[in-house]
Amino acid sequence: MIDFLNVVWPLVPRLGPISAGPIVAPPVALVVNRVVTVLHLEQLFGLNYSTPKKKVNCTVASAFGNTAETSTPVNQEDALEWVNKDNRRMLHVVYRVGDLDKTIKFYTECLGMKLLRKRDIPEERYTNAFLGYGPEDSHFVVELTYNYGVDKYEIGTGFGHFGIAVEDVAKTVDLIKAKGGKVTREPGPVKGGKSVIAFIEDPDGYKFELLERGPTPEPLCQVMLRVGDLDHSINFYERAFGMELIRKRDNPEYKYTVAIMGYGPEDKSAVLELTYNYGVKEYEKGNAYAQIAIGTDDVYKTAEAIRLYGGKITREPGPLPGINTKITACLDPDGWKTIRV
Ligand SMILES: C[C@@H](O)C(=O)SC[C@H](NC(=O)CC[C@H](N)C(=O)O)C(=O)NCC(=O)O
Repeated sequence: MIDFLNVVWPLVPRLGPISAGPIVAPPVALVVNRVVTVLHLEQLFGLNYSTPKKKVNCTVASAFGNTAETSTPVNQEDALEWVNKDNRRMLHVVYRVGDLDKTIKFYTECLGMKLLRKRDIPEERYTNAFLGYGPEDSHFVVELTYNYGVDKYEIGTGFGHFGIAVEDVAKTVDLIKAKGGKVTREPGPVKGGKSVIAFIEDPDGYKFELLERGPTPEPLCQVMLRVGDLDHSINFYERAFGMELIRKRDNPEYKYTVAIMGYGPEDKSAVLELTYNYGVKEYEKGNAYAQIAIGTDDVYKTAEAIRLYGGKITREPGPLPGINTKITACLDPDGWKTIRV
């Protein structure tokens, strides 16, 4: 079974690591967390890679609820080697919605997704719905969280959009309009480029970019997040997460640079699109978007690698009560959260 890491975010200490239950820490907590994380990263990235081997004690789960202490040699070289051979994949992206049925209707009717499963956790007062274009064991999917009684969230300025690859953007937009969907950017070539795109908004205001591409096994193809220091983020996702920098594109005319990062080619697997807008160092995170979950073979080694490369672990690795999986959670340099499962 694959374990996972939610690249989650910091501010929501009460959140369950996979789902995104009740919210919200005050904005000041976010700022403090982010500053601490960035400082920590800078110190660690400054380390010489030939630092002497260090023994790190890891708690390894032999079975759920049954843990054993082992000692694993870990230094940055070992960690990088481990990260690069780990079996990683973007599993799902988690965010909160105010009306689950309305969102499910929109995603199935307008975006052509399938409802894969629903799970209600009444003792925690939330329900999850998983939707996507194929089964969860082979596709990147969305995990919606509905918190009982909460019908509105702030998306903030840091979250960008989800990308959906379609063969004909104009036709898709017509269909979405016919179903009453909101189109915020009409189909046409991207500013400063040739790819045909359009933007639509779901019932909670999450933006979806439609990207015109040939047939693909993974139509849910991007999560775009804005970052304050692109090279720093690229380093982090390469080293701590074992992602590859697939491409980097500067668009000086429109004053932004994007880095596409992931575990496989962007026409076949979902990627993280990191956007740096010239001169913008910080964004509001709101309380709507939660985290990306990434699959790993070993949450304990993964957590150590993240620590070695300056990531902040917000949930120590271990079994998740009630759900047959182990997780760890961490923050990236901008305070975006990830979970390893
Ligand atoms: C094809 C692929 O590279 C894109 O679609 S990029 C889309 C483009 N992104 C940005 O402009 C990012 C910077 C922006 N300031 C932000 O923070 O979102 C985009 O959204 N273009 C809009 C358009 O109308 O072409």
